[in-house]
Amino acid sequence: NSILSIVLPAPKDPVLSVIFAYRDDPSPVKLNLSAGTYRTEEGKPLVLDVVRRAEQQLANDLSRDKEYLPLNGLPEFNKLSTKLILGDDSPAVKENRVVTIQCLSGTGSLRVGAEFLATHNKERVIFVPDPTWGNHPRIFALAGLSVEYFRYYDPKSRGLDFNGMLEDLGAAPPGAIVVLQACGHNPTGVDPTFEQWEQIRQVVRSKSLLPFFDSAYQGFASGSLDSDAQVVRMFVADGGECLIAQSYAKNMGLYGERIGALTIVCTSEDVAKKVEDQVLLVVRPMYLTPPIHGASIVATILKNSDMYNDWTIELKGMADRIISMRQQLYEAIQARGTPGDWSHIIKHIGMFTFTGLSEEQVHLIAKEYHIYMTYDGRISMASLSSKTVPQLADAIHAVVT
Ligand SMILES: Cc1ncc(COP(=O)(O)O)c(CN[C@@](C)(CC(=O)O)C(=O)O)c1O
Repeated sequence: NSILSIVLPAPKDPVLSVIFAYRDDPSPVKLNLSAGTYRTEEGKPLVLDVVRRAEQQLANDLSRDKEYLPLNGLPEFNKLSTKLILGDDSPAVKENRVVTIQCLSGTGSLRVGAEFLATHNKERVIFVPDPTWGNHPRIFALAGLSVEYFRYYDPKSRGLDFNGMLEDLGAAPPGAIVVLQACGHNPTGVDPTFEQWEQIRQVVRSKSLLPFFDSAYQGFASGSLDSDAQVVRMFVADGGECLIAQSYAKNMGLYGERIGALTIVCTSEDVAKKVEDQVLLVVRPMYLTPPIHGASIVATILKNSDMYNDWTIELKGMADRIISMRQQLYEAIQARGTPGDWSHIIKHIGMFTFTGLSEEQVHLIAKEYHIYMTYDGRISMASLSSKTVPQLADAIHAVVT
């Protein structure tokens, strides 16, 4: 009998299982609000104009080859990525205590960081928000860390359970790792205020916890690269350690290029050197060296001030469109007199919003209205357009009335 017949069913991933259900729905009006990828007003994926120009420039440069990159990736890309997240005048960078390794987008950065921590961090417990991105628990568990949750989302207020969060972080053992989503929290769309982040920082530092930032949406949440990096910079400014996973999937639309970076801020240059050597011991047997194309696109754009400016304009355009979808959906729900307070839709930030719909309401909307969202009631605002907002508002009205 075949060996493969022992394959166990995969655990239900809230994002993937919906994508398959949507794919199998024959309805001509079906609407997929589950995948966290940007869509234009016409419902199409977007390749940024500045990315097309960068690729053209690269294709015309006949001096380029396809040799292996160094284990830590394209040096220019690493330097520019560090600057993008930490800012132009970061003391940590000036003191050479920052390590940046090009990784396979945000997921790869998280996994490489987790494998490094599983070997070297004395505390193997990693706290993640409740709820958090569906892939986080498995990334960290498979790396050998033990995953625990801290309270984050309050279903009643559809906002942050701030006291619960502070209490749980305050009770974490010294040296524990804490995953903090830098902006545009997935799946809830709920971010702490800057004042709340300052209190979170104080607890993290006073309890000697190790922050691991997941920065998958820099610039994509507020429309400003600097504003969406404020939280990370607030922690780095206090001289403490942290890890940061960066992704260019959303803010540069490079989903399929798998381009991101793991940055580790250490307490000294000497520690940074040792940390870099140990991280590269993770990389070499995992995928040897990272892919060259995505890194070359990013470096081409970040090192040229005109292209960088063009990028910030297109990036703000994407963020603004998502914010206007929030406004339009909120107004459409108000216009229908749908019962309940729906102001969270315009208070939330980033790609996603937790609608607050129950799992059975989500299933009902899929069955009756052919509108697909993840079972936790998350919708990707980027998947909406002015044309489809009424369809969603009608469906929400029907299932909550
Ligand atoms: C918070 C967070 N971190 C990291 C990643 C990883 O992205 P990357 O590896 O492409 O850089 C995602 C993507 N989450 C998506 C957009 C994709 C998915 O889960 O399939 C989502 O729909 O939630 C994310 O939402």
